[in-house]
Amino acid sequence: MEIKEIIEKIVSDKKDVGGIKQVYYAACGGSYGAFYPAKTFLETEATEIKVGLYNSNEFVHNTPRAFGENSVLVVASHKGNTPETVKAAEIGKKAGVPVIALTWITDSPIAEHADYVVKYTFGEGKDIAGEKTIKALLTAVEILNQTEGYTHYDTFMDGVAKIDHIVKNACKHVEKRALTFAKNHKDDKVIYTMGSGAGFGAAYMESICIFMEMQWINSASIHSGEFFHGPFEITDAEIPFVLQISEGSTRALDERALRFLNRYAKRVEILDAKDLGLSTIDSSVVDYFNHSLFNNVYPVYNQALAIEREHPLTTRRYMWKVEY
Ligand SMILES: O=P(O)(O)OC[C@H]1O[C@](O)(CO)[C@@H](O)[C@@H]1O
Repeated sequence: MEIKEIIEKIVSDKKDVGGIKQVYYAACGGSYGAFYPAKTFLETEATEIKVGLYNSNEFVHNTPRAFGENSVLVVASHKGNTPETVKAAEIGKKAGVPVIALTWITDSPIAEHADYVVKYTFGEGKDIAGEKTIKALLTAVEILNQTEGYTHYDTFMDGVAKIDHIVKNACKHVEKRALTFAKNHKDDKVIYTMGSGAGFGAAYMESICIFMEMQWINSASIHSGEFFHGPFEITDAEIPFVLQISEGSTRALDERALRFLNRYAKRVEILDAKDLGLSTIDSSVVDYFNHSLFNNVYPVYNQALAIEREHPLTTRRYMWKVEY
């Protein structure tokens, strides 16, 4: 079933009990980050519907009180077997809440606790419009459009149609820069990421899943607005930052951070969504596509960094190896 049809079914099922009032997203790590645009979309665009984004285990142990007959639960797990996310889905299913599971492996434990299983694209040459991030966004967009209505629905779909081409061009565009970045940062003990708005999840993922998990480099993702409320005190000529400059409403926050870094830092890698071609998407919806752009440009850097550091992205010492 397409996401549009899934939501039509849920909306129809909930007609007699007051409709959809809350949408909850629960996942871990990279899948959690991929939900960031969907969460931001509903926070920004919806006037009635409430949205929550949860780490799966927090959802399990601190389930929101509003979770019930007017809720929808969307979970995501790449391999469909992360225990905390499977448990979150199970809680949803047991509560009679419709559970939509986004996964790459449809024949996996999470499918047992989902009412609707959605497979997304992944891997070399994937269609960016079919990725987890966009599928998650579509759950949010369809829910809003089919309940409160969404004025920019057609414009949003035009963005979906454009994103694959934009991202693939952007990846080519950064190839040389990524090699230079890898050479310049191969011995760094810390690299910070920075961003804002609906694209912040990409900075979060790069920090926790790549620099920390896959390269064992210390990192934190700093919100560009929050930078001036503590983190900027660590700035000097040696400390490296990767700064996402979004297209859309929060660009001013990122540009402010850049102005500061241009004065006091020396090692700043700038990922500017405008420079990377995102502006061909209409300004009314462009915010929600920053994540897909940044999150797919980062791997060009990550591959180069892993090769330069001779530390394959698949290396782990604890994950999936010890009990945790
Ligand atoms: O539930 P998923 O999406 O399979 O995630 C499992 C793991 O994959 C990562 O997202 C990346 O390795 C981790 O952060 C997470 O623990």
